[in-house]
Amino acid sequence: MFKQIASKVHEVRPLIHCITNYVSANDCANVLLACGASPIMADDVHEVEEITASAQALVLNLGTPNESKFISMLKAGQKANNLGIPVIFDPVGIGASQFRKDLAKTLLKEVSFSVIRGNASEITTLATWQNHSSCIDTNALKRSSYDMLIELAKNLSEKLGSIIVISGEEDIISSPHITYRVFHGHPAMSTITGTGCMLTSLIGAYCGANPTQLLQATLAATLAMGLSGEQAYSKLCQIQGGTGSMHILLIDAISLLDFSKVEGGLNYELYEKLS
Ligand SMILES: Nc1ncnc2c1ncn2[C@@H]1O[C@H](COP(=O)(O)OP(=O)(O)OP(=O)(O)O)[C@@H](O)[C@H]1O
Ligand SMILES: Cc1ncsc1CCO
Ligand SMILES: [Mg+2]
Repeated sequence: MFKQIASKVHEVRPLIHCITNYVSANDCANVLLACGASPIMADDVHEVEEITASAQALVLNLGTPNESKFISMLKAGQKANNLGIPVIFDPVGIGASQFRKDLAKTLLKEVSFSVIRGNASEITTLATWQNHSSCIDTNALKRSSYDMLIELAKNLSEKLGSIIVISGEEDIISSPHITYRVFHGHPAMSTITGTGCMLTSLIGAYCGANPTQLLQATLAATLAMGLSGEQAYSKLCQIQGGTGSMHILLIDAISLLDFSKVEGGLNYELYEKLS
């Protein structure tokens, strides 16, 4: 199934419209090319609706926000919603400033997102804006922190009607009723900037090419990123490289990934609550 979802990206070559940050924009464009998609970065208000209308997915990334980029995000997001194009949101650093919080709150109100991907701190910040009692299960607080994050992702997904991805050492992918845990990736992935943004773009590509299977596409993209991180790190060790090489090897691995040739199999599971 994951092989099929990944192959579909190469077949469809979906155009992915990214309104994103200037730190990792180039990496995201290269990741999109590497997985078989076609990137277009565009954020001027005069063209975003037209570009979104011709795209198969829209990725909104809050990494380096400003007022005019925000207006563009709103317009593009609403256009995508009207046309039924999946919209993926990366709330980069929303805990860092009141400005980012205000932008994210407005986006969540005005745009409906197919997928929201962030690290644990970003998604926890989003969750605290929702109704506390229904978002954070007090029993979950007594269990491990990952169990707690899973409950939080599930509840947030139900509230917002979006698939929630929490990335990190373990990745959590949750719809309101189905939650997966992915155990791939490597700590070396966080020694380079923008791996989260790259994962969000990859999710955009997989969803754009597989719009009727958004949860499976999001799971496949998360697995693809984790596996690529592992493969990049194993090559990095062979060449005794540093973080610059890790950066390049990660993009190489995404372009070379073949789900049918994954040694050792896929390490993920459907989460089932024990209590
Ligand atoms: N300790 C780790 N072990 C395994 N994989 C990891 C680890 N840390 C990050 N990853 C992987 O790195 C990718 C990015 O996740 P991360 O949570 O670091 O994003 P982020 O914080 O948004 O990054 P950035 O802000 O740099 O874009 C994911 O594929 C995740 O699985
Ligand atoms: C370092 C950085 N600053 C704003 S966006 C970004 C890339 C990681 O999200
Ligand atoms: Mg991030």
